[in-house]
Amino acid sequence: MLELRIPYIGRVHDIPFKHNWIKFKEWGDKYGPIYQSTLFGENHIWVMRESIAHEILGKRGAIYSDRPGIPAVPGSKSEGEYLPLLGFNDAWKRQRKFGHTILQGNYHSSYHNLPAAESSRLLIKLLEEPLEYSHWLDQYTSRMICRLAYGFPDHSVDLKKNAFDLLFGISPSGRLPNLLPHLMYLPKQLNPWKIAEQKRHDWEKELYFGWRDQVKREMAEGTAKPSWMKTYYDAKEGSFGFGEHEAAYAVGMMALAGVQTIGSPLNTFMFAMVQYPEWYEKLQNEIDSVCGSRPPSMADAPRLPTLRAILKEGLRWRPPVPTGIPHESVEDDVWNGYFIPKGSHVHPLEWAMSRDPEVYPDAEEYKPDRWLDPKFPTYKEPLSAYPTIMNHHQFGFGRRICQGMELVDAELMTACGAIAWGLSLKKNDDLVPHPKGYTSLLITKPEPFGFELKPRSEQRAEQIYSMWRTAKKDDPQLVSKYDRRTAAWE
Ligand code: HEM
Repeated sequence: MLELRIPYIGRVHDIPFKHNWIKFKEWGDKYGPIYQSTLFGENHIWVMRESIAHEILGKRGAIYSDRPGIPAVPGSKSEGEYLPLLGFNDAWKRQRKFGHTILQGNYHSSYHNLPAAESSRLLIKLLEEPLEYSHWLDQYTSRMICRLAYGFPDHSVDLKKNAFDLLFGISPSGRLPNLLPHLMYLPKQLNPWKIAEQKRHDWEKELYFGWRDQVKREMAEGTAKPSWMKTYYDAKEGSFGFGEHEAAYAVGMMALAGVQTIGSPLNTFMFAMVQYPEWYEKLQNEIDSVCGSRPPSMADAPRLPTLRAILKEGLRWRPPVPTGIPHESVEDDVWNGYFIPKGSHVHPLEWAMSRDPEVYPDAEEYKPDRWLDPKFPTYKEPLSAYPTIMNHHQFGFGRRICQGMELVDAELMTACGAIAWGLSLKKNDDLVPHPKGYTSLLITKPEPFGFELKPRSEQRAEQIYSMWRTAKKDDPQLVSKYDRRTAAWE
C-alpha cells in the first residue's frame, strides 16, 4: 500500500494535474505491478502488466465490467447516453449489440471507400495549409465518422467540438470536480461546472437530435446515403431494443468516439516520422515497391509490414489513452492472494503496460523494429498478418474492449499510407520526443510542432492533384465549405 496517505483523501495532493500517468507508473515501479490507494473515499487499483489485466478484467469480466461514474458528468453511468461510460446495465448491452452491427458486422464492405476518398482530400488540405496540419488530421477523422454515422460530412466541425467538450468534461485534468468530486455538491447557482455541463449537454442533444432528424428526412425523400443512423431505421422496429431518443445518442456517441481517438495516433505518426526520418524513408521505399504510382489501399496491407509496424509502435510509444479507461468491480474478489474490494476503480495503466521491460526492451525508444525483427520478444510471424494493431492492449480488456479497432486500422493505414506515398516531411525545429510534449486530457496528442511539408516530387504532386480531381467527380461530398470553425457554438 502507498505510504503517507491522508485518511479518506489518500494521496490526491501527490497527483500532478498534468501527465498523471507518469506518476502512476512511478508508483507502480515502487509498489509493484498491482497496487491500490484510496482517493476521496474511493478505492483505486492500478494494474501495470497486460497479463494481469487480462486475468482480472478479461477472465473475471463478470464482476469487472462496470464503470465508475464521472463526477463532472452526472448520469454518465445510468442515462443511456454514452456507451463507453455506461454501467454494466441493460442500456450498455443494447448499445453494445448495436455497435457490433454497425462496426463489426460487415467490416470489409461497410466503409464505402471513404478512407481512400477522404485521404485524397487530406493530402490536398495538408499541401494547401501545412501549418494547420493538426486541424486537417482531425477533420479527416471527423468527416470520416460523420459520413459513416449520418451519410453526410457537413457537421464534422460541430462533431469535433462536441467530442472535445465531452473529452474535457470527463478528463481528470479537464473539469476540476473529476479530481475533487465534492465540488459537485455545491448548489447550481454557485457551481460553474454544473452550469457548464448543462450547457454542453443541451447543445449536444440539439446536435444529435438534429442530425438524426436530417437522416429521417433524407430517408423520406429517398436521398439518404448508407449510414449507421439509417441502419437503425432500416431495421425491423424494435430489433435493437431502444427507441429514437436512445438511438440519437447511440449513433452520436459512436460518432464522437471516432474523432479525438484516431486523431491522436495520426498526429503521433507525423511527429514520429519527422523525428525519425530513417523510418519515414524505409516506409516510403516499402510503399513505392508495393504500390508504385498509387497510394496504398487496405488490400495492400499484407504486403506493408513496415507501415503496420510504424502504426503499432506509435500506439505503444505514445498511447492515445495513457491512463487506460477504468472498470469498476461489483463484488469483493481475491486475485493471486491480493484482495480487491467491491466498488474498486481498476485502471489498466497503459503507460506502464507499454513500458513493461520484459515485453518492450528499451521501452522509451521509438523502435518499429520490435515488430519486424525476430530478436525482439514482440516479433510474430507471418509478417503478412503481423504486426497488427488489432487487440493491442491500448484498446482495453474483456467485455469492455473497444469496438472501433477495425475502423481505426482502416483509417490509419489509408491516411498514413497516403501521406508517406505523397508527401515529404522534414524537421525544422529542435524537436525533442519528450513524453511531456503531449497534451494532458484523457486522450492525448502531441503539442503542435514545426516541420516542412511538400510533395515528394513534381510528378507526385501532379498525381496527387489528378487523383483529387477524379475523387471529387466521383464523390461530390468531398467538396465542402464546412471545414472551418464557423459552427453554431461560436
Ligand atoms: C486509436 C483509437 C482508439 C483507441 C486508442 C481506443 C481506445 C479505447 C479504450 C481504451 C476503450 C476502453 C476499453 C476498456 O474499458 O477496457 C475503448 C472503448 C470503446 N471504444 Fe475505442 N478507441 C479508439 C477508437 C474508437 C473508435 C474509432 C470507435 C468507434 C467508432 C470506438 C468505440 C469504442 C466504444 C463503443 C467503446 C466502449 C466499449 C464499452 O464500454 O463497452 N473507439 N476504446
